[in-house]
Amino acid sequence: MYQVLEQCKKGLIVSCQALEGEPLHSSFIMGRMAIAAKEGGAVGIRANSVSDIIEIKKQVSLPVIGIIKKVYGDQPVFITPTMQEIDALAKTGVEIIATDATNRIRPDGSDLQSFYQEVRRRYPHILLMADVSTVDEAIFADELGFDIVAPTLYGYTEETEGLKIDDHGYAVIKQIIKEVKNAKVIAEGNVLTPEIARSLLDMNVHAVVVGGAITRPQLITKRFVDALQKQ
Ligand SMILES: CC(=O)N[C@H](C=O)[C@@H](O)[C@H](O)[C@H](O)COP(=O)(O)O
Repeated sequence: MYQVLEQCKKGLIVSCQALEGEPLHSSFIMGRMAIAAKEGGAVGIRANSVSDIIEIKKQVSLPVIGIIKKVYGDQPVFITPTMQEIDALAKTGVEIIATDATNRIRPDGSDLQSFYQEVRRRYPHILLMADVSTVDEAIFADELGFDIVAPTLYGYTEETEGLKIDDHGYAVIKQIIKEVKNAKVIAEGNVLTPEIARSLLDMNVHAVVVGGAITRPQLITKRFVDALQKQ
């Protein structure tokens, strides 16, 4: 399985996601997005939901980081929150499963450590990616034994709301790279330009994940419109 990590080294992973309510919400379209990503040179795909993953795997032979976004009531943890989503992802044959690895309690009441241990026990052959929001969470995920750590949730928790990966001279990702000892650090979240992606790679991240800037045309359009309307 470590071959997959080698395959992704220094490359671009494209996140092909469109949730219910988004204009491109469709497994067919996500499959096409994955083909486009591959044509452009992507080394991997990140995808949400069993049906999107199955379609993407039919269309391209790239390694897939699978997630299932599921909101349980008023619980804040929504990226692959429980064992139910892990089991469903494992059946799709994804090479990597990503899960929320913040310090928040999960919807089933478990904490990250017990959840991680159970996932590892059930699926020792699948690489595990920790989606974190702080440096401390990155360190903890690394100590637990996650294969990959990424600041995916930086900017998306109460503590970090609105922050972006390139804020303060990339301070958070730089610190994560410095502190994480064993896991591969992947940059993810608000990588909006090729220049930001390049800067991150130069900081020695293992790979870069880009989503919205490639696969969410409504956001790309809005950035252009906002620029045109700026006084
Ligand atoms: C916070 C959250 O829900 N992040 C999700 C995680 O899978 C996706 O919606 C993002 O598109 C992905 O992380 C890539 O980031 P960006 O689209 O900013 O390049």
